[in-house]
Amino acid sequence: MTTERYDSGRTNQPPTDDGPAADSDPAVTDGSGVRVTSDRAPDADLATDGGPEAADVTLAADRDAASSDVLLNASSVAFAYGDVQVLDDVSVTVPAGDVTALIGPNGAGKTTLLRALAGLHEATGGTVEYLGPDVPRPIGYLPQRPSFRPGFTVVETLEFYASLVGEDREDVLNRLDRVGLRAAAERRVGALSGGMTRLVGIAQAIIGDPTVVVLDEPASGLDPGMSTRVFDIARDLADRGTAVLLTSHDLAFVERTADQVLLLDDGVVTERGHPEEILDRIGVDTLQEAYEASVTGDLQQVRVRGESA
Ligand SMILES: Nc1ncnc2c1ncn2[C@@H]1O[C@H](COP(=O)(O)OP(=O)(O)OP(=O)(O)O)[C@@H](O)[C@H]1O
Repeated sequence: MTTERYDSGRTNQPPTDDGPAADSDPAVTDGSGVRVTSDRAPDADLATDGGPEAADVTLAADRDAASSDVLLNASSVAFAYGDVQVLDDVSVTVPAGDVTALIGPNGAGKTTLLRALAGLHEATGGTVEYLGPDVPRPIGYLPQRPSFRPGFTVVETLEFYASLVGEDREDVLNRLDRVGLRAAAERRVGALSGGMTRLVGIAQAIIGDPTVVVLDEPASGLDPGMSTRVFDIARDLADRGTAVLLTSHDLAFVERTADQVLLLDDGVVTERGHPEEILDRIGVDTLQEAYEASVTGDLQQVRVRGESA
């Protein structure tokens, strides 16, 4: 395999203070270095901070043709916040055409793993590879807590992101239709409800038709109808060939939507497979029961790794 390195952090300039990009969008403000073996800097296309710690990215060529429909490959990934180890030896493949769902208790490491897979922070061990095509936006990402600068309207906010990948207002309005938020197009993002803000975040994540869409708790805080819609969007994206990777605590939706489920427990993958495989293996009828049978420790106490700050 030949590799080439380039500094991805400056491939797109960050939004200015006057711009409508999310204040807390990790793709904008994350200051960590990112080192991903990749065709492109994941999501750097939309908004990296371009700052002094911007990512080094390894450009991989001559990839193994046999793994061509695996778009993300994480191998033995470890991650520590300082000396607190959060992920241990996690290997995941994220194929095109599948919904891959990460489930697990609060604090198990799901967001940490998603961010490593999306190239938003560098794993402290192992490797993460993007194996997909060289497209304007390889990875779209919905953070767990999306937020946008409050003074701009929904459509202005999304037009900013769209402009980075050659899309226009019409494309933005179509995305808003897709997530069921067209009626709020002219509303200022600071005046949106929590669920509406998440839907703007989902619209943002799918701008430019990324080959991989990473959604951190996309249905959190949504009403039942909108949760159904969001999981249907995930399914539809996958059916059109996108690799969708999401986390959710809504196990009924995960069970009926996902092609591959990984149960992350205390930083380690303890179950994986199609939901039906997992149910058969454990001998239960629902993913909820599988979860309850598999998760170690007290289900009603959050396990906290490391010292409390
Ligand atoms: N920036 C940080 N600095 C230090 N520790 C962190 C940081 N972010 C997360 N952690 C810790 O890492 C662990 C995993 O957190 P993470 O957010 O990945 O869990 P999660 O599985 O996504 O949880 P939830 O389901 O509650 O969203 C937790 O113990 C958390 O306190």
